[in-house]
Amino acid sequence: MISEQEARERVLAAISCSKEESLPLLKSLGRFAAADVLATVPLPGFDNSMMDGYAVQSRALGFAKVVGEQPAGAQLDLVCGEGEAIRIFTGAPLPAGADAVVMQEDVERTGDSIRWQESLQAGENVRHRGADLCEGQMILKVGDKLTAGRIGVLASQGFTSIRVIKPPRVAVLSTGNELIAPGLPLSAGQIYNSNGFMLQALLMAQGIEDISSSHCQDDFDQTVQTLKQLLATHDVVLLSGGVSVGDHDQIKPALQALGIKPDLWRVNVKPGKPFLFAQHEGKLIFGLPGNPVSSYVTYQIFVKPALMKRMGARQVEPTRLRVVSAQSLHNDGNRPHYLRGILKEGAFRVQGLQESHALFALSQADALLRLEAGATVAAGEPVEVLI
Ligand SMILES: Nc1nc2c(c(=O)[nH]1)N[C@H]1C(S)=C(S)[C@@H](COP(=O)(O)OP(=O)(O)OC[C@H]3O[C@@H](n4cnc5c(N)ncnc54)[C@H](O)[C@@H]3O)O[C@H]1N2
Ligand code: MOO
Repeated sequence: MISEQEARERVLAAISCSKEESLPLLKSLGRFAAADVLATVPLPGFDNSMMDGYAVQSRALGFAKVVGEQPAGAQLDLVCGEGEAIRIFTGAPLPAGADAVVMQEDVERTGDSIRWQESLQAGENVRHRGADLCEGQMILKVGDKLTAGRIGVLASQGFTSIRVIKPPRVAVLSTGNELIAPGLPLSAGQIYNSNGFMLQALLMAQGIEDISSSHCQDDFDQTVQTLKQLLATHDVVLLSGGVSVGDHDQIKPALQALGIKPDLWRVNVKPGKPFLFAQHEGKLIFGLPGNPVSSYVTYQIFVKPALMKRMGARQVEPTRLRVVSAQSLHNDGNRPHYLRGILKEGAFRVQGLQESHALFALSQADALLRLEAGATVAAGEPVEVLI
């Protein structure tokens, strides 16, 4: 059995980026940038007022005569001379000659005259051209995620579209005679196909849109045919179940029949030992163990980083947080164990049944704690968790 680290490195080494495409800005949310983007417009674009009030010279002695009005949206080319003030509004261009704005609440106005008490600093209530962003500055790097803030910055530069990496088409294939689709009546011995839904949801949460879902029985010919067809029409096939050693586990024999030799099978991690990874003509195949928690954890630790790399992300590893353990923990097994738990006020506490079929307990958890084989953690000890 290979280590989790080696498995992840071998999977990641096999992954290359998908193709690029150009998308309208809003369609790019959650995608990853395919090219660096430089600012073409400074932010702010011109010196302007931070407040509704009066543009004045900061050296004025607390009074001035209002000689004009500068609203936002047009450059009126007004000039503020000594002893003069220009009525101004938030976002309006600062008139030439003025170097400060006194806000209207601090002003007493009588006719065209204004008075204020406090002395002013040069630059007070003024937003300067380029203070936030200069022309030519990098606003987006290859591999950056398109977040709402970054989409806002791109729009501020006048862009309407952006080059991003196209996510792969992914097939989810659930295998098992015991599985039926939610919505149908359950017979004795059957279970609903929960992994099919859970894996699709994980893919969707990762920003993958083109997903198909199918099911096949533990039947060799059906598994071979389904795999062949899915590999012809998708970039990635995500299998759940049938990767272990049982007589009805058809994945390995079916791959072999298609001439596909797994790059790796069986990893020293709990849950998820029978995890399998294979490649075929540029297509990726992930065989996730059927136990729901094993499917979930192997998705998080192997599939997600691989798909992040494929989708062009610079940061592919999951976010890790330093917290403390709320309780003493011990792993008496011989594999590193990903415990499922809840993070509350900076402390991790194990949540519910820690067995690989325990889907409800998993559904209540929001963090994973990796405990090495044989390791003990005392209550209050620092630990690292995956969110
Ligand atoms: N003799 C051995 N038996 C098992 C071993 C082993 O090393 N030697 N490994 C165990 C481990 S660890 C795991 S994990 C499981 C993985 O088995 P498979 O990937 O072959 O999965 P199945 O046998 O098909 O199913 C396991 C379990 O999960 C349920 N399941 C399957 N698909 C779904 C689904 N889509 N939705 C919900 N639940 C699903 C299935 O009914 C089984 O209960 O093997 C151990 N056995
Ligand atoms: O690896 Mo299995 O996932 O221990 O149950």
